Amino acid sequence: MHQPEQDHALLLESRTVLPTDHGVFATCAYTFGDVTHVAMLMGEPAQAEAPIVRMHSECLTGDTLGSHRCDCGDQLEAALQAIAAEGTGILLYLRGHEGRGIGLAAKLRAYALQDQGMDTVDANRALGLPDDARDYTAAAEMLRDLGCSTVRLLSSNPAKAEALTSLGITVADRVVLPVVDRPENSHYLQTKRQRMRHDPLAGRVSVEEDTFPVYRTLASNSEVVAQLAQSADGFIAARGGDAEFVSGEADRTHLHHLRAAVDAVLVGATTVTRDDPQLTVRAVQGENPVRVLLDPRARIPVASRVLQSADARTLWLVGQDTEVPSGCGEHVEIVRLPASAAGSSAGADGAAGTSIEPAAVLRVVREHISGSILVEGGGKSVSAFLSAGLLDRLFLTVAPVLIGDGVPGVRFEGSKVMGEALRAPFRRYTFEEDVCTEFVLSQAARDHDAAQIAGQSAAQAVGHATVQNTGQEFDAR
Ligand SMILES: Nc1nc2c(ncn2[C@@H]2O[C@H](COP(=O)(O)OP(=O)(O)OP(=O)(O)O)[C@@H](O)[C@H]2O)c(=O)[nH]1
Ligand SMILES: [Zn+2]
Repeated sequence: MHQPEQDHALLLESRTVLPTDHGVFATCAYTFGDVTHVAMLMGEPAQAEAPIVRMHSECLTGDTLGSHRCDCGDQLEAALQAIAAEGTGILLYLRGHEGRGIGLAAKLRAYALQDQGMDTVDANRALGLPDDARDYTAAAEMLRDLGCSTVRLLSSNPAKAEALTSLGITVADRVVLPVVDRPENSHYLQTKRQRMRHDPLAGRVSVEEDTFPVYRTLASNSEVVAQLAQSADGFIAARGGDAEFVSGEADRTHLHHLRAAVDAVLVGATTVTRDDPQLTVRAVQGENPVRVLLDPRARIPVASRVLQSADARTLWLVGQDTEVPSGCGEHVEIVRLPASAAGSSAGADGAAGTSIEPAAVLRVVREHISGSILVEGGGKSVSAFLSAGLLDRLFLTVAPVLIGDGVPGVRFEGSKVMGEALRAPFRRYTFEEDVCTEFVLSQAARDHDAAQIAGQSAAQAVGHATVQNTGQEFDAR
């Protein structure tokens, strides 16, 4: 399939420029055989040792019509952004690659079969067509013509790198663009990962632990995010309250990364009372966030670590008229919640029967804290902020354990029908045995992600590594 087609010669038709949302690209039209392709260049890729190159397969539905059935449109955007951020690179827009080379009509027929339940591979086969019929000869010829015989390829498909290599182009590295799975394309992307050797998402897609993009995004913006680790059946602790541990060490390291990235962590009184957490950063490098304890009835025992150890500034959010016991450390600031903050039973965790409007809590916290805030637990507090629509992101880890009954994780008044269930773009991280889903809930968070991708070099945006443990022993809480 990838044998050079000797009977075709590459013809440079024209050189011009395209001003785009991502800057001005020098643009060449090349004809190879009877197909005309486009090369968009920024900087002087021929001078670079291994410029970043995106070989983008034409996709009318995804690139032009904005369909979310595939990730092509998002990949195209992310690639142009990465090239613009690096200042040097090439995007080859490969025509004739529509539908992995089977053409538009056949792809749409394959879509119709997928509507009936087939996956993307079986649909092609049912039509008597190959899984992937793309030929990269023209792409290799264009790269040679542009003086780039060594490249860093922007793709999550190893077959593309192998094809280029077999055509005499050196692929110094293959880097994966941090494109978010969408509910509409997650099954398609999952199939590509399982059946077409595409890289698994996120957990493996990110780079060094300290450059994991979302941590930088949180550190440089002002978001309200939540994290929770629950069992596969949705509990954060056993019936007696024992929570050590639901998720594994890698997930707990991720939690410490989150703490290091944000300015404040907020927890409900029940969690503090039950677990006696420290809420500090210990598994990774980083500063301790401000601790915010949501405790309208001042039930947290004064002997709690958060009220005794001065590792971090601590705000103790108590009710307007609640009596506060003496004996806590000098690092603790008592902050009164307005009487109007008392909410319905759907509110955030105070104590059984006491609840607080999350929005009112947030207003009070914002008087003291700028920057990102992590709602770290428990299930009631996270659920209350989620259902109040106050979260920009939710990191929900599911551990392969069944507790049967216990302290509930995410619970909120749901929808009657699946069509109204809460869906959002998401990323998935594999933390050893656990799977974490990051729901990117707000438009602000999506804008921050886009700015993050645009603002960092492609080399940082991409790569292959897990969020790793530092190797130190640590007490996770
Ligand atoms: N036959 C078929 N083609 C599809 C389908 N969905 C998207 N495509 C086409 O797939 C091509 C893109 O290939 P992908 O497998 O999505 O991605 P890739 O280019 O191999 O890998 P990346 O470089 O990581 O984007 C485009 O030409 C799309 O038109 C589908 O369900 N069936
Ligand atoms: Zn597509």
